[in-house]
Amino acid sequence: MWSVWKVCSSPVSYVLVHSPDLSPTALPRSMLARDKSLESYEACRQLTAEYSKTFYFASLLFPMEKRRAIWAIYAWCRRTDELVDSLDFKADPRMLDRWQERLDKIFGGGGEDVYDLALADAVRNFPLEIRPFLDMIEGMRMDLTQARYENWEELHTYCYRVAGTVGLMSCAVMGLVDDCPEARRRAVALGVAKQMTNILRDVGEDARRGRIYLPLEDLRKFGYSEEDLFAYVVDERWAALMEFEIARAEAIYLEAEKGIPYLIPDARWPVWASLILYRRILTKVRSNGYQNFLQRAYVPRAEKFLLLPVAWAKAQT
Ligand SMILES: CC(C)=CCC/C(C)=C/CC/C(C)=C/CC/C(C)=C/[C@@H]1[C@@H](COP(=O)(O)OP(=O)(O)O)[C@]1(C)CC/C=C(\C)CC/C=C(\C)CCC=C(C)C
Ligand SMILES: Nc1ncnc2c1ncn2[C@@H]1O[C@H](COP(=O)(O)OP(=O)(O)OP(=O)(O)O)[C@@H](O)[C@H]1O
Ligand SMILES: [Mn+2]
Repeated sequence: MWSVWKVCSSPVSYVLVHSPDLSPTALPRSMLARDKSLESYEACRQLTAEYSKTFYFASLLFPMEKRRAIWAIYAWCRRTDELVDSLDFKADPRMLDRWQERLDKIFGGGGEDVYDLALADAVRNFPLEIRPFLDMIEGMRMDLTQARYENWEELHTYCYRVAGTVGLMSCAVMGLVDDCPEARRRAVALGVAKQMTNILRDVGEDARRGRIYLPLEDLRKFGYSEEDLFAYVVDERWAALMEFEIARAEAIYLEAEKGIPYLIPDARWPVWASLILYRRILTKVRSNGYQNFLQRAYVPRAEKFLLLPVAWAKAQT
């Protein structure tokens, strides 16, 4: 019966075949005790599941070895992000120097806790390069010194560092049929498009932390001031500004889509799924009437499930 489902590789059969992984503990305790690295991956799985519904959901569509490596990368990225979020503005940047030294240790095969060890194992199993990890730390450093971005070029640098880098890390795990500059550029584009989506979703949250991640020159273009933003003014100027940024993000998603055929086939469905689900947040910002200061745009769970077959169909073409 199971093999029949396996032969028929549709989204429904996939979810059924892999359904044990949707249980609260994906790996049996006996296995965890036997293999230290499995225990480490299990910790990363739990962290991913706790922090991101979208990425956890998409990660379940990968074969097991890639899935685990993605959890390890997610855990490292999430902890890097949390480290900076927990620091005050202009906090001691030496925290990040220390985090960077720890990264060197991971790439040397060691680590200080289970999450580090999982990533060290992933580094052994996949051709991960240290550069994107270092660039992400640089992106987090920007958050300690900068709370405004003058233009798109500046913001793009930030988006590459904190999110485009994830695209490069992911490619090393997922595998490219042709590892060419275009494929890498498009992988970076997907990270940048998601970061722009994240910025548009979280404008209010960022404002409460005194931050504006929208290019100031764009605010000026629409006659919308920083004071308007901190007063949560939603009017036709704000709507026009939001539409402008949404269009920019959507154009980058289109560039990224063209990179998916460069991925090894078993990675295409999860990447399409994560692209479609995350891009959908933009539609929600719009349908919320651009009320993104106090209202969080999100894709309900049922809708996420309904979009899975759409992603699967895209991945077959
Ligand atoms: C497909 C898949 C499952 C990908 C990998 C998941 C992964 C390792 C994600 C790490 C994300 C992370 C914690 C990054 C730290 C910085 C940060 C927070 C970036 C933002 C992510 C969104 O997180 P969230 O909405 O939870 O944010 P909050 O903290 O809750 O506000 C980002 C928007 C960046 C995400 C970027 C990616 C997942 C890169 C996508 C690119 C690819 C998978 C490459 C595909 C390849 C080709 C050739 C197209
Ligand atoms: N364990 C946690 N501790 C602190 N914050 C969390 C935790 N889990 C989730 N969050 C945060 O709670 C908020 C609610 O998240 P939301 O409902 O949008 O889902 P999500 O898991 O963040 O999905 P997505 O992957 O699409 O970002 C987010 O800001 C998320 O980062
Ligand atoms: Mn989140």
